[in-house]
Amino acid sequence: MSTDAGRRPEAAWPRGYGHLALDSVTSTLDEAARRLPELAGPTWISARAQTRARGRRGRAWANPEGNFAAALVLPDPSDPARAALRSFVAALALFDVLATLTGRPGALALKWPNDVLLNGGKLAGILLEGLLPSGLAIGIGVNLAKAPAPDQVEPGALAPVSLAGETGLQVTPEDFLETLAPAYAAWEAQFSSYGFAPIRSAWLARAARIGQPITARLPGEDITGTFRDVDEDGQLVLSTPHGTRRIAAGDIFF
Ligand SMILES: O=C(O)CCCC[C@@H]1SC[C@@H]2NC(=O)N[C@@H]21
Repeated sequence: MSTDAGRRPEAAWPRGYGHLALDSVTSTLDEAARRLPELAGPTWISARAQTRARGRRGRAWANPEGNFAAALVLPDPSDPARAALRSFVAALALFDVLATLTGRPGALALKWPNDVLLNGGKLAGILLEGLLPSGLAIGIGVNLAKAPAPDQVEPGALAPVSLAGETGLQVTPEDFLETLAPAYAAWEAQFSSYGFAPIRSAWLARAARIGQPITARLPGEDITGTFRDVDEDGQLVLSTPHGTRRIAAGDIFF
């Protein structure tokens, strides 16, 4: 941390996790796929710059200097069918780190499926990719220093915000990872030991717009309803005038 404000108590690097710190790459997710055969266990791949970072649903992800960009590679995740639920695990770890840094958990919220909001704007995004022959990469981008211009996001999407812009905190990507890695490992231990149930409850306790009307945009269909729940498979549960809808993938608009 380059200021005392927002300093997090030192947390040790988690046992069993590796770290590759790279300079400029196309995408840390590309590096995850390329380097999988040489990785012996869970490994964070961080990069100072990404020239072709990607976001969800084929969108580009702006990665200005000073922002956090990393992919956590899990070479052999347990229960591959439920591996994607780790997007909720990663979101909780991000929430914890940002709550401690800012001292303002009430200003943070989690947006289904896996965005982190600060003061109602998008601060961080998560993109999961499966790796062949077997593995999972959890790509995480956090606007620590700069937010992309609002015209770089799709119409109707939440405005991007940065940690520095909203709070004045100057946190380097290196220091951010030092706190994120143990936070992730702690939630991962919960997930491995007890399954999705504790993750789901913790996520719901931090969810944006629960009990309120939201719109889910699916290919060819917009569904508006009241945000009721996230089910045991991580699906969004909406109650609509036509009954309950469970949504596995889509974009949410408030
Ligand atoms: O669309 C989203 O909200 C997900 C954004 C994910 C961005 C991160 S930055 C690190 C990793 N590498 C990428 O190319 N994308 C993810």
